Amino acid sequence: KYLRNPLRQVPAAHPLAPFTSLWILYIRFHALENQTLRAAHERLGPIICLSPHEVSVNCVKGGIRDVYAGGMEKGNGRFNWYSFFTNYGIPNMFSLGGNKEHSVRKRMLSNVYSKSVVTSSAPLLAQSSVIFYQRFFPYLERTFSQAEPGVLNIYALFSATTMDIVCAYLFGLASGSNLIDNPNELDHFLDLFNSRRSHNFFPQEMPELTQALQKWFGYRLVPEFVNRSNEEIESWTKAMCDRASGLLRQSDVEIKTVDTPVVYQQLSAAIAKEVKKSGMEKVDLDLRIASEVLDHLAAGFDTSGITLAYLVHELSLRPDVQYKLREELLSLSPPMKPSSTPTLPDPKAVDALPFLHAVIWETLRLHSAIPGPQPRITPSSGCRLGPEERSYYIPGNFRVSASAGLLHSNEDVYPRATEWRPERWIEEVDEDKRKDMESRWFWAFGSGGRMCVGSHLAVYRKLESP
Ligand code: HEM
Repeated sequence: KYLRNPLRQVPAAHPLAPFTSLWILYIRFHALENQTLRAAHERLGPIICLSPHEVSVNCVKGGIRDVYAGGMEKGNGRFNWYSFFTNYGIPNMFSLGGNKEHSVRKRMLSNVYSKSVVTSSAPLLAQSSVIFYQRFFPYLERTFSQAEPGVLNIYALFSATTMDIVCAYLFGLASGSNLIDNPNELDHFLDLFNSRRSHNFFPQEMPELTQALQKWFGYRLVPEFVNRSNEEIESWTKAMCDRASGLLRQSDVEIKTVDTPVVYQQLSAAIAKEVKKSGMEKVDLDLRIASEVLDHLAAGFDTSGITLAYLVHELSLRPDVQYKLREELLSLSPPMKPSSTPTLPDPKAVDALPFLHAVIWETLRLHSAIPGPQPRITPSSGCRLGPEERSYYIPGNFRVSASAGLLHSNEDVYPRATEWRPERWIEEVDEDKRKDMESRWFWAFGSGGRMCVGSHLAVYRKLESP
């Protein structure tokens, strides 16, 4: 088998890699993947073999351009690493393996998350204004006006804020969450959400073994509490769906702008139409919708909360950057101060601030919230991967991935790549270099058809937050 496998030509990340998957499984089990891949790519170049059926790429041409923009699928009948993200036992846009069914779902949602809709949405502006002026700023004021302010958990506060904003856009303010004002609910939710993190390995890497052991021997590779946490998060989300749906059904009541469930409304109408058109029977419409929105709120709050926490950490180490950013933000109208008019400035004006843009982009680059591999499957006919001068034939149905954390460490594109230096985004560079930095190698939101649908919402919210 080894002699017949074309991967034996690809530089091996470890001497065992061309012979067995056990090495990479061991690395993943011990959560050493990102650092191991970084060291291996530095040593061996932009394409490396991780197992007899898997490679990692760290380049644009022959790498992310072919794999992600080239539309390689997330899964085939046998393997889909993303099916782990299924909710209520029903797939959603993120977890779907095939491109065909995925693009049907994406078409239903792209519009509400497009840049033009996000930056001109009256409900979103009204919702964010309430969340900042009636929840976020008062929370900070309450904390710092105490004689003994104690410790502010900025990660928890940003998680609450990003959750409240995503939920407001999904379900409307009245039907969404209010975690900023309910610290006990917030702590409980973060416990539920984060306690599951270290139990992903078996269901993602060995789903069949995980299921078989439980079914035939009653042995659980994933503790029971993970299931209970999932169920509780599902019930919490379903309750918000029910509130939004109840509001939409009240035909005699005019829905206030701030309470408009923008995403829920669009998605529920589109899914109902799809189900009717296809003649599907016995489909639980409500759970289909809930599975989709649960993915958005989880994907949206977690990644954005992490990014903002890193942003504040970096700002705390660079008072000069803090000062310059503050100056720029105070130039907005109305100024973003707790005491000013309780309306946020026009998102388009905020979007045009160059230094704020630089601070956010640099944080997304150095501290990508999803820094590790995003697996895809090679097309059944196989393909060539790796840079032109050193490309290799990779057979069909093999696993291939790239990682934002590694792409963003390229010293040719981002000199002094390990440093948080927002200045790099405003320094004069030639056009080709700028394209490299801003689009070709910048991968915080992925690329291609499965790129983050919420990137404009994420950036909009970060623009408002500092
Ligand atoms: C800093 C914030 C965010 C980062 C860094 C981020 C990053 C990413 C990345 C890298 C992917 C592609 C993953 C893959 O292909 O394996 C993705 C997909 C996705 N993200 Fe985000 N995301 C952010 C915010 C959001 C927000 C606010 C939403 C809310 C709606 C969201 C919803 C999604 C969804 C639904 C997908 C799946 C898209 C698809 O399969 O077509 N994300 N995100």
